[in-house]
Amino acid sequence: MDTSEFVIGQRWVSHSDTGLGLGIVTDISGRRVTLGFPAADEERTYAIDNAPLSRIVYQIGEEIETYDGQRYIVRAVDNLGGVLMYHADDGTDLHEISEVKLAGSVNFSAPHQRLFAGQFDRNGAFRLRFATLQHMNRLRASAAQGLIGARTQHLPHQIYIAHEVARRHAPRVMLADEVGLGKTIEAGLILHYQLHTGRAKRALIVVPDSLTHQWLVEMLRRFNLRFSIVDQSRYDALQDEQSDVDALVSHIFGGDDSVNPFESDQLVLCSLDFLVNSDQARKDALRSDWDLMIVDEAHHLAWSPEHASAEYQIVEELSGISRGLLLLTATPEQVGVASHFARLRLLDPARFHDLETFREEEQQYESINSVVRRLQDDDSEISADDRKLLQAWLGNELDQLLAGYDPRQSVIDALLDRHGTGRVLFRNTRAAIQGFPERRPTPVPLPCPEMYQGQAYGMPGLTPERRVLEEQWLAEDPRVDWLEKELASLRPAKVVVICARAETAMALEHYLQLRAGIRSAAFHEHLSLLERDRAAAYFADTEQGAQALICSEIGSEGRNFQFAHHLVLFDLPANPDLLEQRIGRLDRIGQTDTIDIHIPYLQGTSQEIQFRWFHEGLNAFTESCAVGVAVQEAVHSQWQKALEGDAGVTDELVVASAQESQRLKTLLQNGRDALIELNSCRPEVANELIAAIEEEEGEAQVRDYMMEAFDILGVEVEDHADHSDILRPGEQYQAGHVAGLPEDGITVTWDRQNALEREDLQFMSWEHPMVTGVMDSVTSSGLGKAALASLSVKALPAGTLLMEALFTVHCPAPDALELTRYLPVSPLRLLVDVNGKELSGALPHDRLNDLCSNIRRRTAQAIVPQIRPQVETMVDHVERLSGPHLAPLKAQALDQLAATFEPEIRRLEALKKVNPSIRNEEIDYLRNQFEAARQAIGHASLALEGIRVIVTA
Ligand SMILES: Nc1ncnc2c1ncn2[C@@H]1O[C@H](COP(=O)(O)OP(=O)(O)OP(=O)(O)O)[C@@H](O)[C@H]1O
Repeated sequence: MDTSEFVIGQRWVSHSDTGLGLGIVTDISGRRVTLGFPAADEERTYAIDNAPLSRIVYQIGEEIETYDGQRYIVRAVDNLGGVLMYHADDGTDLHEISEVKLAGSVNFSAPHQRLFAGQFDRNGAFRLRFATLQHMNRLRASAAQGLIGARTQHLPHQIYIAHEVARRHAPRVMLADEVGLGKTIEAGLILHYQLHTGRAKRALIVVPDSLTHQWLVEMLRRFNLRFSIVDQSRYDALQDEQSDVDALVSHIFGGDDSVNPFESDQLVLCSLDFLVNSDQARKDALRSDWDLMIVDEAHHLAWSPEHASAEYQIVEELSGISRGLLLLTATPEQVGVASHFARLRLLDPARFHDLETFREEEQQYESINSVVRRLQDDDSEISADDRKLLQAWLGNELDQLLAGYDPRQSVIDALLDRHGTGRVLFRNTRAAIQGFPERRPTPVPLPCPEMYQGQAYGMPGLTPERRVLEEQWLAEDPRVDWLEKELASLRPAKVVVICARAETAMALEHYLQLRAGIRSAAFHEHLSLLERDRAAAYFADTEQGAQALICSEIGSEGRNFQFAHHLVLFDLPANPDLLEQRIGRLDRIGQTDTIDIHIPYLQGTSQEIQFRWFHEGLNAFTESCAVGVAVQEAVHSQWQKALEGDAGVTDELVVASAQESQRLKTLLQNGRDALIELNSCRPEVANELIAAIEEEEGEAQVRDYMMEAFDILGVEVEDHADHSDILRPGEQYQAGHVAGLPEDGITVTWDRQNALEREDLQFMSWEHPMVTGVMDSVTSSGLGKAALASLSVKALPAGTLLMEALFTVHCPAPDALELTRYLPVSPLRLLVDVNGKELSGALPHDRLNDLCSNIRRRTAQAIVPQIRPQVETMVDHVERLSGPHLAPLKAQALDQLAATFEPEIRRLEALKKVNPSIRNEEIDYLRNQFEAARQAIGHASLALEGIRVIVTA
């Protein structure tokens, strides 16, 4: 570098430290030059011979900014004794702007500007950039997107639901799989997908008290989602933090400046009980913004036309401000059909608007199902009779559907949605999934002790110990003695004991522990969350843990105890769905053994009658019985009489219940259940999805990509064992690009099976936060945006220049339009020479990578100014050549947009005919969104994302 090149007042950038911004030469003395960097408020002195500096010369047409923030476009440039004078316009007038006046910050976003400013990288960084764009594009287009990252087994029914629901804009559905089939996992998959694709940012999970910790842990270990719990202790801590002065200020000046704990994190977990009991929490939750709310055990939300429970009301209010809503319950009709309807209405008020209509619709499910079956099974013309029926149900819409893409499936979907069980209800059953272990009930009839005479029948007879002194029933109730002996004989097998009341559970546990010396733990609603988790952990411990866990009904709901195979029902609940919830603690995914259900009951009491009714009337111990509540409603008075001890009625009750159960099952199988099943899992689609996920997971691919990234970003990798590595920050570690890497490193696995077996290993998939973080950071930073390389091939004379250019689609639009769903990240690749000859086919990227080598930095710095005119010519060539590629991409995006919006608009128009509460504004809103998205796509352009300039040697 020649001393004469430097003149005071010139602007240069440091390519070894780009963060300094645009420097200004302030002193030249001897072989040293000093620059001031106003943006960083620093001064640096360099040896002129090897200063890592590049001269900044803006070209005609480029934008410049002065120190006072004014922007201009360069129209001409004069060199006045080495210092540049820009002739630039501000849109109206031409101004003379000396480079001395330019702003101190500089951001070279265009790749060639970076190259000219000396901000270029080595080959590897360009390769990484291209690979990142390619992977992002492939993953976004993949059916597996959003479903790859979970540490779960691929179960078809879950994957199908997750994929079906998560793709929806602001999904609102009820996940009603039978107990233990993985609704939490389905909800987690949906949430993960929505967060991963940017469709949701803020989520609230509302659960019963007892499940808070379980959800916290499941979200973290399975989905890498870190929730924060908002509870009373969080409020107390906040209050302690708030200084007395703050309190005084808000007291004097009024206003609500208090911190809202629901807003201090994006992912919040809260118990329903807390929201119901704390006014402040309720207000704060409602003051926040939610993209997705998940409510577990949603059967607690009771509603009737006369009365809405507090739980229902709060969820109703929250559901009004949350865009998406997932309601989870295995027993949707547990507190009646009206409540079930009201919950469906929360999800989809356009479809479910009137309880009576809802009940009437149920009558036609059977005929809808038979038409659907014929549409599915028979490829021939739709018969005249069926067409008539379809016309009656779908009106004018039928012709539109039949004229569209995949007409039969569209008609089926429309039918299910408009007149069937709706597209908001998903339910998988054990029968449909299969492969679950057997349930083996063992009745244990015991004599009724004297002390219970007088309260042996009716509801009191189900829990007669309630009215007797604890000391006495513990001593005289034969179920206690039997339990003690049974536990001893089953030892060391783990046993879950469930009874209706917390008091019974506490007394039993105390007795077993202290008097019988059986290692046990109690689990009920009066324990704090911490105590409950401790009890569950003590029970789960295989070496030193408890043999028996004595649970109350409410306390154990939703918990996972599938590692145990013995269940003791110390008493029986009145409601068949509660029985199913109890058995569901063990009968869950992950259960490997036959489940032994021990049922001690007192003879000659309502317990015996309830046992017979469940067993012989409903067969509810051996199989999951979805019709139990409906049968109970049908035989209610008979059931009550029997329970009251009317001996003559019991046999009749059992027979009538078995018949009604059979009748309802057949009816539902042909009608409602069949329709729900159609909506809930299409095995062929699920299997295709799983195949796509497994292909995408190809372990080597994500590992290969990350190894290349780690190499460039300074992360050290140590081979650990099969499929796992230890990652540590190395000497060149670039923390800005790799988030979440602790100083002492982490151990990771790239294999799902390994991740399922070893929870201590991080599961590195394409959707792990470290992987997505690296990808985002590479594309949003300048890394690899410009590179210089040398190439040696015989076919090309030395000194030939080539440019490899990458373009992506650029489409500025509000996030709410979610345009990334329709537009690819492309990377369009072009390779040109100075004459504009396109060579990308002749020299593919991989081939070029093999042939290219790095140029030493000093040499590269010297080459760049010399080849600048040719590089600019090649930029013109690639921009011209990229032009024609845009139109087909836009056309494809517009087609996809129409395929999304048009059916939605048509659906609302069809529903409006039967539901007067749908407002025109709702339909107009969709139309406006559609139009805004169309316009934005119309303005999309191709942006130059990266260049590699290749000099042949
Ligand atoms: N795909 C899966 N891979 C691994 N484990 C799973 C998977 N799906 C479910 N499980 C496990 O099976 C058990 C039951 O799942 P989950 O708690 O989600 O069921 P649920 O339907 O919500 O149950 P409930 O009706 O009791 O609320 C849990 O221990 C869960 O971790």
